[in-house]
Amino acid sequence: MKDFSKIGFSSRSTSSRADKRGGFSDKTYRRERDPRSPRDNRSERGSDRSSDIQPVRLITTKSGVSERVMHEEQCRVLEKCGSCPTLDISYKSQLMQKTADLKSRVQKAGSDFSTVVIKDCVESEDRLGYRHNVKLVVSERMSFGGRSSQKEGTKRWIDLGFYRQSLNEVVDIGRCPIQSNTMNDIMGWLRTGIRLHNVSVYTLKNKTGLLQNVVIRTSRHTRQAILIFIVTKADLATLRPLARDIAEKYMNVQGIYMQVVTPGRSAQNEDEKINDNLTLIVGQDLLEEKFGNFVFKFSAASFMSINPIITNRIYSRIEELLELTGKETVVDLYSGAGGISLTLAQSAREVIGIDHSTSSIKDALRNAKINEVKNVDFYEGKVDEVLQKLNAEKRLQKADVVILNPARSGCEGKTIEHAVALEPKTIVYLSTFFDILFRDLKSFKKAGYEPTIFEPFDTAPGTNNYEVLCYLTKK
Ligand SMILES: C[S@@+](CC[C@H](N)C(=O)[O-])C[C@H]1O[C@@H](n2cnc3c(N)ncnc32)[C@H](O)[C@@H]1O
Repeated sequence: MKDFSKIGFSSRSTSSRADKRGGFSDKTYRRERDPRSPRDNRSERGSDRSSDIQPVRLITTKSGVSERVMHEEQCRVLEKCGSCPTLDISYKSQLMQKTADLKSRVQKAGSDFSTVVIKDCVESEDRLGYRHNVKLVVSERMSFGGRSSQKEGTKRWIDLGFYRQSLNEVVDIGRCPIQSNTMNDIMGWLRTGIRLHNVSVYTLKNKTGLLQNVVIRTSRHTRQAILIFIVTKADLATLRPLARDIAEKYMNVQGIYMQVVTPGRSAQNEDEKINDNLTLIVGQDLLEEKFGNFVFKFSAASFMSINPIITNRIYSRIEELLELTGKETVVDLYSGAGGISLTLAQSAREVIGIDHSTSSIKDALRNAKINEVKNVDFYEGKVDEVLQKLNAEKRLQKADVVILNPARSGCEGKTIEHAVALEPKTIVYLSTFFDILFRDLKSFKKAGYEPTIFEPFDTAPGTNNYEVLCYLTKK
């Protein structure tokens, strides 16, 4: 048994409010994991989702029972947070809305896409508890007096959530129903830990302080977690005791990192190479996830999708659409840790992946090795530069299929030109950034590639976000 009394968090420090917001109390916080308890048994089986929570009620309107399904029991800040505008409508309606949204965007994008077949939005098997990757804003509040704090006087509360511009405040998301249970548990512990270890918080008001954001990445398959403290300066003396406490109490936390960014500036932008300035505070790198039959290991700095179950579905759908025969050369641009590359390598002759992130390429090579996939090669660098180099070196002059899954800024430089020069028969473009997607697809169309199918995938139930898989063929 761990002796929690010797660790920095004391029983005095938790409160009924923390209980409501963070979902832990003295009891749960101090409790050793009991493999016999039903909740823990569920964890042992790897269930890390809240999807088993049933909608609590239907609203009866004058015109009959409406299909609004209230999740207020599960989310106390639904309106205030504003991140999940459709969480309280039926899932069927959410999917219909996303399909309609794509149709309207395609129509607005112009006549280039008038012949495209738009499929219905593919559902996510996990409707709640699907988010496994989040960047939270850290904030603080003081409460003075009042019934609960009469004895203690002033009390400092830590909020973990999202900044809401209309309120000019950070809304604490409590136990968020769309997040994995692992993530919610860790957040509860973080709120208390930050307070007890007196870690100062950088806020828009005070413009001083250390901690700005916390990134939490969790695995659906293993429930492992990696945390990144985004801070204004490299103050390991302050962060190490907090990190040690969290890692000691939450066995699933694999590693905790520090990333220094300019105060007030956003970090962890997927367009940026973030691997150069991550410092490991405690633990080790690598989170294990599963896609189909493959085991994937992700390090803290490589790209990881937020919803692993729908990601797996997207990979399978790409494989299905391509109908590979085992003779093809496939080029996977913006390949991340190799999810698409490894999936397609099963039925292609060879796959070449390119990504500019050192960590992603390292992970992709490791993932190929772990899964004994031998017909893949990964190259590190900017896509347009690497394509040009591989062509000049005669390593890659023709390809049968090109896959593109770029970050927010889409295809940069001469990427489209180089991709077209490979003369692929088929191009698959996957994106959530619609303006840039349509911009790039118009360039492909000019170069002779006709978009034929758009298929939306519900990557984020309850929100307005979804991803589109676009299938293009040579005219
Ligand atoms: C949406 S993720 C791709 C994820 C990947 N296809 C998967 O399934 O996991 C975008 C990737 O593009 C990479 N990236 C962004 N800009 C790049 C560039 N100019 N050249 C190469 N890679 C880039 C990022 O490092 C990131 O891994």
